[in-house]
Amino acid sequence: MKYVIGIDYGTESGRAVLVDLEGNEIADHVTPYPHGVIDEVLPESNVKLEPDWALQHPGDYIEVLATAVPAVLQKSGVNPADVIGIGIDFTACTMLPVDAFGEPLCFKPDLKHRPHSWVKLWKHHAAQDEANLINEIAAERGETFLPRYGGKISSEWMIAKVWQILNEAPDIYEKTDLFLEATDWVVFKMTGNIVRNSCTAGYKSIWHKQEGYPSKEFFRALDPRLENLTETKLRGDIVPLGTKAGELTNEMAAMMGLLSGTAVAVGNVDAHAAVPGVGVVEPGKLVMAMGTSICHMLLGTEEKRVEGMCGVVEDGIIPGYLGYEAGQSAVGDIFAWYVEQGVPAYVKEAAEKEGIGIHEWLEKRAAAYKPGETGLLALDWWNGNRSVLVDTDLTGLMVGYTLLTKPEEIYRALLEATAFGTRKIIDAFVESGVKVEELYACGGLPQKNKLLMQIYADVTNRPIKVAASKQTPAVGAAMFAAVAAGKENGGYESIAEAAKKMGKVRDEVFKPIRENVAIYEQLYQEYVKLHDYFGRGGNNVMKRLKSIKENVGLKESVNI
Ligand SMILES: Nc1ncnc2c1ncn2[C@@H]1O[C@H](COP(=O)(O)OP(=O)(O)O)[C@@H](O)[C@H]1O
Ligand SMILES: O=C(CO)[C@H](O)[C@H](O)COP(=O)(O)O
Repeated sequence: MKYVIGIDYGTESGRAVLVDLEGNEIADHVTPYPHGVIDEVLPESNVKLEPDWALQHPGDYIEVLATAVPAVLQKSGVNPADVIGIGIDFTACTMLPVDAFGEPLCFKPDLKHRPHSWVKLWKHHAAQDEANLINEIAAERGETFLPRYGGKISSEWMIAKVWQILNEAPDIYEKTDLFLEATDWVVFKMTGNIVRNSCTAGYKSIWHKQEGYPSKEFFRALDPRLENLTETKLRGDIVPLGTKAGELTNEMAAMMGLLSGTAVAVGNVDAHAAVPGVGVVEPGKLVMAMGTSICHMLLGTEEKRVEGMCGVVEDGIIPGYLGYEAGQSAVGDIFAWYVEQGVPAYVKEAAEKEGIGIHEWLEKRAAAYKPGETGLLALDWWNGNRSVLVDTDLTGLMVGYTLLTKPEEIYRALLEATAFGTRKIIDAFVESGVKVEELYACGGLPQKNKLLMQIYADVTNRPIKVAASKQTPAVGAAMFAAVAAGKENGGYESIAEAAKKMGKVRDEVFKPIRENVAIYEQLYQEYVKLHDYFGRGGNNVMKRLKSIKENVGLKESVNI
């Protein structure tokens, strides 16, 4: 028997699975990141961060390799010699500046108190000014790449983040030898090879299989100092998913408890790895990676223009297809916010008394309501809007409160708001000619909240299949590891073959309930009105409030 290991680097933790080549999970292990998401102060130096910042500690990623891999080996009792490959997937664009030896700049004693030397997590939203300018200039110049990204480049992505570093900490920019996606950096740590993967390059760094990066003229128009960015600090080979990046070095193999020489696949993105993870290798099946955020992944046969999509990349998910990505930048995070910041003490006490979590308590009570019965309607923009508006300056909203409104009603309205956000994305695909017939859900949320899944089925009026694994992206990453290992070593020829053999969904399907669908259709039309009014310039109150807040002096002097 041969095995592969996949590691999913999420927002809060790294999750490893050891699977056999039939996709059976033999062992898994979750390693929380010791430093978590760094969004208030830097470790050690305690330097305060500005609003909208979100950083990570690169050492935490290595900690996952050192902890989770030995743990799955030990739990499974599998002989390391039978592990033929390892693959990882990551949140993205999660990027970091490294020196000529590939060492993160934040590891340097003289730079560790500088926020810009750290890993910028995908949800670092402080490069919005740069993103706005990128969009303005690209639109003025009629850049052909813009429609491939739904008309807007996000502040979450590589170029905006790099430009923010250049603007706010030019010396850090100068000291950077390469800006790397964290997924490519971890692969480099495992193999000693710097190999960029086509998925993050395509979706997050405006790279195109035929056209490459945007032109020097475009970068010069942004800022003359960026003119040579792609051939200097973004240089390096960009290779397709499933390619073998190299083999585990002696040092890393010893640390991870594997054999040196074990095949390592090039890096991947979490949501993208989840697609083969649920066995999807054809168009019409929208895969939702549902966790703190949602990524919506879809395959197509033609390059269509879809409003606000995150991107369409040839071979970006499964070779041979156009891979579409859209997303919502907060979903579970909104529910977490409410549970942590919004529920009254009596809810916490009641949940504790019943011996269940607050989410579960709220879900149980919220499930007793019919659609429309709460009288509430919310916009799901607690962390901005990723698709279809692509605007991180938008904020949350709820209408319909009365003196009788209960916490479980608010919770239900928040679940519904995120479902409406997904419906808006599906509508955008369908209206642009990209078909969406059924939904596949993976990630933490489908395992945790059945009410949420039923609401999604009702709001979208489509059946939802749920991944068999709790760690679907990790299983997908393991499939790419099997491809990187190659058939000759017991792996697979292609990801399609691996997905066919290893991808699994549960028997349970969430089917739309006709009466609910009808009421949600009405509520969705109201959602669309609010969405367009607050999101398309009818009333820019959210932006005005944000700017008043900034001007009022929350911005204490920080050491960037
Ligand atoms: N019972 C629940 N219902 C809804 N959301 C939940 C529940 N339990 C946890 N969550 C949310 O799930 C999110 C974590 O999702 P998960 O997929 O495990 O992680 P990640 O997004 O980091 O991959 C958190 O935002 C948390 O608030
Ligand atoms: O933008 C992404 C993928 O393209 C991020 O990786 C994603 O939104 C973060 O995922 P999660 O909420 O599951 O940690």
